[in-house]
Parts: sequence; structure tokens; C-alpha cells
Amino acid sequence: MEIMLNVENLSVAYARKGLALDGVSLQLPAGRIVALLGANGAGKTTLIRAITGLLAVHGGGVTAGSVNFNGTEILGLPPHRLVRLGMAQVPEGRLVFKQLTVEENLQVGAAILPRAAVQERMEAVYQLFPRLLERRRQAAGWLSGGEQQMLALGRALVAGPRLLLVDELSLGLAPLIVESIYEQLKIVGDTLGTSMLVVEQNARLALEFASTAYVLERGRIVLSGSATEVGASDLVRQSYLGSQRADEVLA
Ligand SMILES: Nc1ncnc2c1ncn2[C@@H]1O[C@H](COP(=O)(O)OP(=O)(O)OP(=O)(O)O)[C@@H](O)[C@H]1O
Repeated sequence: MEIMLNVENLSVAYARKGLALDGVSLQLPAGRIVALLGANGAGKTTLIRAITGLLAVHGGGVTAGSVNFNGTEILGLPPHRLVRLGMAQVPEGRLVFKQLTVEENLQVGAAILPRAAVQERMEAVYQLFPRLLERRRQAAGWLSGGEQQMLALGRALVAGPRLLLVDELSLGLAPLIVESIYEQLKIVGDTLGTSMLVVEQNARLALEFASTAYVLERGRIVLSGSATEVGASDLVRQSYLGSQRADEVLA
């Protein structure tokens, strides 16, 4: 099985703080969707930052380990190199350019494409999110929260990435909107074969969407396996899915 992303024994520290990640290993097979679960402060965003080359701007650094993306060692590479290698991120907080129109936001994402390919890729995104087509001349700041999230996603997808990193897509959005965005993402995975690493507070949704899951606690991976196995584990049922085993309830 081809591995798209291989994180090995990765440790990360922030200035004047202890380790935020302590020997984390994670494999993402090509074309698969992997969920990363964990409570607040577990280190999920730190792992994404380490993969996307954005640790230094947050005062963090890698102290051990390696990250291999599609055959290339990427620790230390600047973010623009990673984009060219085929990595894209949907950052937490729907970071769209509010003054720019929907179309201009997508053009920013398409900037690395050869000119001839831009139109076709933009149309593919509009097909995925018809709402963005309807609003393509509107300033992004006027879109609803869900539409801004679609735009952030569309902007990440327009360049046709091989790996998509998705951080807390559901934050502050209505459940129905979140579900429909995940459904679109699933279509992207199925049709384009895009590999995805998904950080999601809503464990139930993440486990439905992903094929594999990892659980991070205080900077360490404490559990991993198929989404079904992880979802059935006592740890995840009790701490992340908010349910107890029947025998415990009855005890
Ligand atoms: N820029 C920073 N400087 C110092 N410490 C940081 C910084 N960013 C995060 N940390 C610390 O690193 C640890 C992991 O934080 P991180 O944000 O990666 O967790 P998380 O799992 O993404 O949490 P959340 O779900 O709340 O976003 C925490 O103890 C946090 O306080």
C-alpha cells in the first residue's frame, strides 16, 4: 500500500514549554481518509503545523523524528514548497479573504496552476459547490459561515492537491451544514483519490467519515486502528462519544 504521509516518532516543543508532541507516529495510505481525535490541548493542531511547515511562526520546533510526504522528507521545507508538492490545508476558522470575491478567493488557490488549467479546475470546484458558483461575484465576507467554509475548502481543492489537511471544519457551524460539507469531501476523496487527514472535535462524525483513526492524548498516540475498531473502544466510547458500556450503566 502506497503511503502518502508518514510521520515517524515526531516530537515537538514550544519555547518555554515542555513537549507538545512526544514520539508521534502516523501513516496515511494514499487515497484514504484518516481522522485524528483528541481533547483540547492534546496536540492535534501542533501535528498539523509540523506537517505544513508552520511551527516556527508559532514559536515551536521539531526536536526529533521525521515527516515524509509522497516520498520526500519535508521537515524544514517552507509552506510554498509543500503546496507545490501537492499539499493543501483547510485551516481552522474559515480563513477566507473577506474583501475578495468568491472567485478571487478561488483564484488565489489556483495561483500555482498553469494558466491553461485554471478554468477547468475552478469549474470542478463550482460543480462540487454550486452555491459558490451562484455567489461567485460576492465578497467572501458576506457569505454565511457554512458558505465561507465551503469556500475555504474550495480554495484548498482548486489546485488538485494529493493531500488535504482539514482542521476543525465543524467549529461554529450548524450540524446539517457540517454534514453536507463532509459529504462533499467524501465525494472529493472518492472521485479524485485525495488523501485526507482530518482533525475533528465531533468524534462521531469523524469516525463515520474516515477509514482509520488515531487518538492523541497529551502529545502521544494512545490508540489507532480502523475507524470501526477505534469507535468501538472503551476509551473512545467513554471519552469522545459520550456513551458508556451497557454493563457499566447497569452496574
Ligand atoms: N504557540 C504556542 N506556544 C506555546 N504553546 C503552545 C502553542 N500552541 C499550542 N501550545 C501548547 O501545545 C499543546 C498542544 O496544543 P494544540 O493546539 O496542538 O492542541 P489541540 O489538540 O489542537 O487543541 P484544540 O482542540 O484546543 O485546538 C497545548 O499544551 C498548548 O497549550
